[in-house]
Amino acid sequence: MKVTVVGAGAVGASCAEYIAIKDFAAEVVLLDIKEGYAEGKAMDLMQTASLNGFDTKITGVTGDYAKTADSDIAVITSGIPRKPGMTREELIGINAGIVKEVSSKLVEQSPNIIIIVVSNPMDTMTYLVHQTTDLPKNRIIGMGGALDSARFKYRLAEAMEAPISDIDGMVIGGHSDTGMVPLTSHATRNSIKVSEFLSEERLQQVAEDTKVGGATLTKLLGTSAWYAPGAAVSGLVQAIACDQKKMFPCSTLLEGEYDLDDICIGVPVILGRDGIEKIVDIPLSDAEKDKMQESAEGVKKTNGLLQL
Ligand SMILES: NC(=O)c1ccc[n+]([C@@H]2O[C@H](COP(=O)([O-])OP(=O)(O)OC[C@H]3O[C@@H](n4cnc5c(N)ncnc54)[C@H](O)[C@@H]3O)[C@@H](O)[C@H]2O)c1
Repeated sequence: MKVTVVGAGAVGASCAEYIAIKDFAAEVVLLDIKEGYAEGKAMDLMQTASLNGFDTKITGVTGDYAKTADSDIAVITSGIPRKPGMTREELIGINAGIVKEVSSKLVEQSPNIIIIVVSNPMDTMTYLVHQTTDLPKNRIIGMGGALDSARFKYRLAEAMEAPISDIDGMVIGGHSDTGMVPLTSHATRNSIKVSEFLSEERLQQVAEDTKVGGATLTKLLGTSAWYAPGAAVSGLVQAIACDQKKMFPCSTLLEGEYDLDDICIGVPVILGRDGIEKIVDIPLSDAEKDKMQESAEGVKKTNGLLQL
């Protein structure tokens, strides 16, 4: 299994590190445009191999796509992150050009690749990869919901003073401060609905804190977060590489599912060796359906800014 990670910045390097530590991939290629940067990150990571006990071989390259040839999976993290006070949507001007160029070059070298899009605004960038490449829809996956769900579980555990391992929950919808739809009605603590433990008001607070989870960290860090994003991506890569058939909320092209069409947005999917092997239709309350439609309107508005 060969995995390419484009962008050796905060998220790309964290993602490569988690993939290596989990030790399921033979090879990770880190690619960046900054001269020597990916090579440096790769060497530093390889010097953790004996300490962390992994055999994954990580190499770094500057802009040399030939070295990515025959990759099974690529993760696109190249592009600028937001600064405090910015929305993800404001990144579109610069990131669209980067994602377009990177996805074409990846497919040239690896025509059967599975692409995981991380660069923001992620749902729109995922849609752009569909417009740019001829890859089938199951091979283009946007990562946002897996991270947002981890943040949701963190906030639920905090509110209930419970260990995170007790909590299950999912966030669907657009990967934006206003577009996320945390499924509070489905979230559980050891199969008991969280509404049994938390007031409606506290649950709403959890949902709001989840939606601005990225912005909260950006304010604290001065740039967007990387540990949880990297871990979330590595979870998707592992599910595909190891054919785990795990369910994650991912941004995928919808063609009628959830009453939505011609849009990439987060819904639960099954991930296995073929990428997105199934879109899972889950029952939503009327309020959740309305929020999903509203979220989709926001994503479509951002898609409208693409100069295709
Ligand atoms: N989807 C998510 O859940 C999620 C979470 C966190 C961050 N992000 C997004 O991921 C992206 C990366 O964030 P980061 O914090 O790692 O940023 P960063 O600035 O640390 O790293 C980005 C890297 O991309 C490289 N790059 C730029 N143009 C390139 C090109 N054409 N080819 C190859 N490499 C190129 C830069 O040199 C840099 O090293 C941002 O757009 C951010 O908003 C998404």
